[in-house]
Amino acid sequence: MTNIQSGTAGSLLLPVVAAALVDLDGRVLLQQRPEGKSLAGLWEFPGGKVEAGETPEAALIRELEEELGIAVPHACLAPAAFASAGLGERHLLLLLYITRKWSGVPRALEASALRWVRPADMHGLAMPPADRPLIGLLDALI
Ligand SMILES: Nc1nc2c([nH]c(=O)n2[C@H]2C[C@H](O)[C@@H](COP(=O)(O)OP(=O)(O)OP(=O)(O)O)O2)c(=O)[nH]1
Repeated sequence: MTNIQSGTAGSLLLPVVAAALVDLDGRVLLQQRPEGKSLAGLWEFPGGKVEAGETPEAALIRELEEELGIAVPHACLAPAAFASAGLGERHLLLLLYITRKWSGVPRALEASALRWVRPADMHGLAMPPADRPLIGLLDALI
């Protein structure tokens, strides 16, 4: 099986999956990247890199369990939008899913902090540059 990391694009592409967890009030969960990581202090959608041999959905389910301690069924992950942006010497391909159903209460197991934010209020937050085009798309979708 060929995956995006072993194709002709080689190691240029960095596939990352992330989730917009949406609550009943239409707010989305963001987490703050911790000190010591790249982009420290910025507010991001929970998620992370797709490992070799992993599907995007399996990677996202794993990341949400590791980062927030929640379980999200595969069927509750709806592909929503993507971002494509340079990231140092790599090129980030960020796949954003929307989910409205999960088990457990999200906790900041790896992030510095969590907060629930309406998409319209994300413009005022420090977020990774790649996330900026996703805000309007998300606003239109939820
Ligand atoms: N999770 C997430 N990552 C983002 C967002 N926007 C954005 O530019 N990124 C970038 C930051 C990182 O360069 C990359 C994700 O890598 P990461 O370091 O968080 O992934 P990971 O949890 O698998 O990390 P690690 O264990 O390998 O350190 O994608 C976003 O909204 N969510």
